[in-house]
Amino acid sequence: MQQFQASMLKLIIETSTNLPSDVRKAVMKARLEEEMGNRSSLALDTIAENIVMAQEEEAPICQDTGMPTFHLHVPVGANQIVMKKQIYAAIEEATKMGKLRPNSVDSLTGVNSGNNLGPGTPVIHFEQWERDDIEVQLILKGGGCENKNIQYALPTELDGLGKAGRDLDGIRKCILHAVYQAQGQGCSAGFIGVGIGGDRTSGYTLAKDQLFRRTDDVNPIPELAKLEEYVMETANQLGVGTMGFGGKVSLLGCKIGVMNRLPASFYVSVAYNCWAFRRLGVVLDASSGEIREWQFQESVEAFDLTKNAGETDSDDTRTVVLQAPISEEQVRDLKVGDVVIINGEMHTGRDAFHKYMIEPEHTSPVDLSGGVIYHCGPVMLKDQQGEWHVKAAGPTTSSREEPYQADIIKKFGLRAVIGKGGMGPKTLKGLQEHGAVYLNAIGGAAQYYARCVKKVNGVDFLEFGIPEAMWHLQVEGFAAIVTMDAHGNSLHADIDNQSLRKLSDFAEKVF
Ligand SMILES: O=C(O)C[C@H](O)C(=O)O
Ligand code: SF4
Repeated sequence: MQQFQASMLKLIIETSTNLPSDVRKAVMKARLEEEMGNRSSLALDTIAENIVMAQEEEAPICQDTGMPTFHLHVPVGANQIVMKKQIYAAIEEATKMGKLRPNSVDSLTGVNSGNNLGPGTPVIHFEQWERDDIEVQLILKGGGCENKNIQYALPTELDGLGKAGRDLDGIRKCILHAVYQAQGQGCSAGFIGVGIGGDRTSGYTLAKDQLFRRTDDVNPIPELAKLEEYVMETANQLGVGTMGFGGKVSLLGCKIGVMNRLPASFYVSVAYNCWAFRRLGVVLDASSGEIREWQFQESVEAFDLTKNAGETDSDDTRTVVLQAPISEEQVRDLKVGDVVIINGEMHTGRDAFHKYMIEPEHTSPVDLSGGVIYHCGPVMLKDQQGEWHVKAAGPTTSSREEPYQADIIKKFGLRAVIGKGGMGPKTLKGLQEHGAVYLNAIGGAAQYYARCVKKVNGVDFLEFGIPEAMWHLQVEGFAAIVTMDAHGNSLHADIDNQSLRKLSDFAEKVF
């Protein structure tokens, strides 16, 4: 097994940087179906460009390289202890190379282990089989879409859909509700794996196992095949759209599995995966550990990046170029729907930053008045001269900062907050009161945005770990859409309301 570790490194790098062919096909199909030139369609163009860039540069598709989860099938007698150690070594190496972000954080102290190793990281499942080769499948599922997983205990009452009973129709309602509640926060359009039955743990495991199915397979259980088809058709009428911008495509795949349950429990568990659905597999020679075959990676036609090029939204889309720091007047002039191009310096700040800064005695190491805060935890590498470089830098889910954001805007005089998925009423009120805007960047487009960073001007709070540190980034041509303005308008609230109304159209019994 001399080659095993090297094969695992290849698998990790390929999974982080090269999207599987069935996922690419689903994104391509979405581009064809979405209305030309609307916001979702433009976001899909950026996503397609990002997928191509990541592959060409062998760089992470998204900066959140997720929880590495390995599923191994091994012949009887294979040494699992050695394999585990070699997977750990490959994970550490891939992290050093900037193919994985250091993503393993001590839950009590908040300390990042720095190498993606620690209690519970990575996740490795072994199973024996009768074959004499080894199969390793890997999924890198990010934290933002993981937060949108949801588990229902039937019977229950659901927003828009009413009572969901202990039957196939109740299951149907839960799945539609799962897509609705994710909105754009898990970087829609997503893929869902559904587990019916089991207990709370095995139900979620079954849901996640469905994500290893090919998106174009047909469920062997006829009722579930029908349900999968129904969900694909119906969920795409909810109007959530790419990144929650509204549109025709809200779901790219739905796979459902079933297992027995206890008489008292009836769970429907839904694992939500963003469009950056990174999962690949390899079949290895059991004596050498060499790769014999790749899974989920047939050749597919290349993305046509010229499609829609130059198209804009309807006539009233404005593009506004802003140089940071930004004035209150410039910000108050912006409206939901405007495209903003930012030049100048922005500062990353996410969970640890907001929690720290909210304390009255804590001040910012740099002047933030008129400033731009970017909810982003990048992948960074230091070169031999000690200079930092951005390897991937897309937005993170902003709603986690909802308890802090308005106060942070006020405290530091911020004028713009960039993130994804939108924020709530407290922030919306804060934008209005203090004169600031919320800008939505395209989630997962980590290469696209990394390209806009011309220089890393510095870093503070590196002790928070690489993703949580405050990076000072010099950007050029950083594009984002105003989705919450200083006049009380929120595209996110509008799309949520509209999709909830649409959801209620599907309350009638179907199965
Ligand atoms: O942690 C991140 O960088 C992003 C996260 O996956 C998210 O979707 O919020
Ligand atoms: S930022 Fe979006 S694309 Fe990236 S892992 Fe999170 S949910 Fe997925």
